[in-house]
Amino acid sequence: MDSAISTRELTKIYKGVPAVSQVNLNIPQGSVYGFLGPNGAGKTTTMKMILGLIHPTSGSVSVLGTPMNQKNRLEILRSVGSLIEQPSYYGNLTAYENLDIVRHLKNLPESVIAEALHTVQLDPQSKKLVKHFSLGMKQRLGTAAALLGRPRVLLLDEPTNGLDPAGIQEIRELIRTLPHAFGMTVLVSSHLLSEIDQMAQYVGIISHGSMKFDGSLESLHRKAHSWVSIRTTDSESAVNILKTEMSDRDNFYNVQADSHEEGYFTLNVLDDDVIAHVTRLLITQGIDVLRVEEHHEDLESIFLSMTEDVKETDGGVEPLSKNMREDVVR
Ligand SMILES: Nc1ncnc2c1ncn2[C@@H]1O[C@H](COP(=O)(O)OP(=O)(O)OP(=O)(O)O)[C@@H](O)[C@H]1O
Repeated sequence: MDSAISTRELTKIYKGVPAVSQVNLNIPQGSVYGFLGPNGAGKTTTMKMILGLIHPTSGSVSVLGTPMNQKNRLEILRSVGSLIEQPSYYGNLTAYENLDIVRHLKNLPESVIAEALHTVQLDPQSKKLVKHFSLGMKQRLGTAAALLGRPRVLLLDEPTNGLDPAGIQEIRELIRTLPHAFGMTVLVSSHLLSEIDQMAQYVGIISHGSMKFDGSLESLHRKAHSWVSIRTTDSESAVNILKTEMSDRDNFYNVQADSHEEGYFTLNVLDDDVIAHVTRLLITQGIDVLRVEEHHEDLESIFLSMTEDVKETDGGVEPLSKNMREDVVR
């Protein structure tokens, strides 16, 4: 699939400190791409470079297949709508009047205002002064401004920031419908994986300015680690028996006493035939199997392990991101 936005080795260094470091993004056309990272990870800086609002220290940006430069920047950005950081507005003007200013700047016909207001469901409040708007309404007005004239590409920087649960749900629903309704590609940043999980097909995870993952949401889900924990009448003997009997597969299934729950041991397998084999082995050796519990790592843990610098393990503290990085680039 062609990329709506791609970046190559995009880098921004502030006073010798990299805010964004060699970021390669590939955002497929017609998709919602969730750009995830903790506070200060480099999301806004990357989006500003894509919009040409700040100069990259090095690297390049292509939008809809065209490499962007100083000369063609404004022309390319006609196809791009954006909401970066807090939306700016004139409090003493109505929602309609605010959008009228933006559409003039974008040289668009007046008809685009009604459509944008309708899309974000602000039409009933179109004549209200913006200074009387709630935060959620202001955020929707900012989104409407970004949507004016149906740009082919939309960049939204944490659009649900500060909204209540109902407002979050509305914006999320809106974003999800944009590719189908208007053929748009949406790059949306967030620091919440659960939020991105509900609206994006692709995900980029950035931490300390570097990409830790770039791929489909499905492939991120596939990374989730699964295992079973088994409670028996004698977990120590159970582990010894399995380590002997299954010695050739021991490393693969990683049989070990559960460090969190006494009486349990864990193995990294979910296959029915292996579980059946394990329980048979133990019962024939006089150890009763009391419980078999299935576990799946949730996405939030994967995100945390990718964005944390180090992870506590049984064997001490080990760097994690290096392993994850091998899976990064599509
Ligand atoms: N103009 C600037 N001068 C110096 N450092 C900056 C500047 N802008 C951003 N930074 C630094 O670059 C890093 C990335 O910031 P950025 O705003 O891109 O992160 P972010 O992922 O968008 O975070 P947040 O979720 O908090 O908005 C931070 O360490 C920030 O302090």
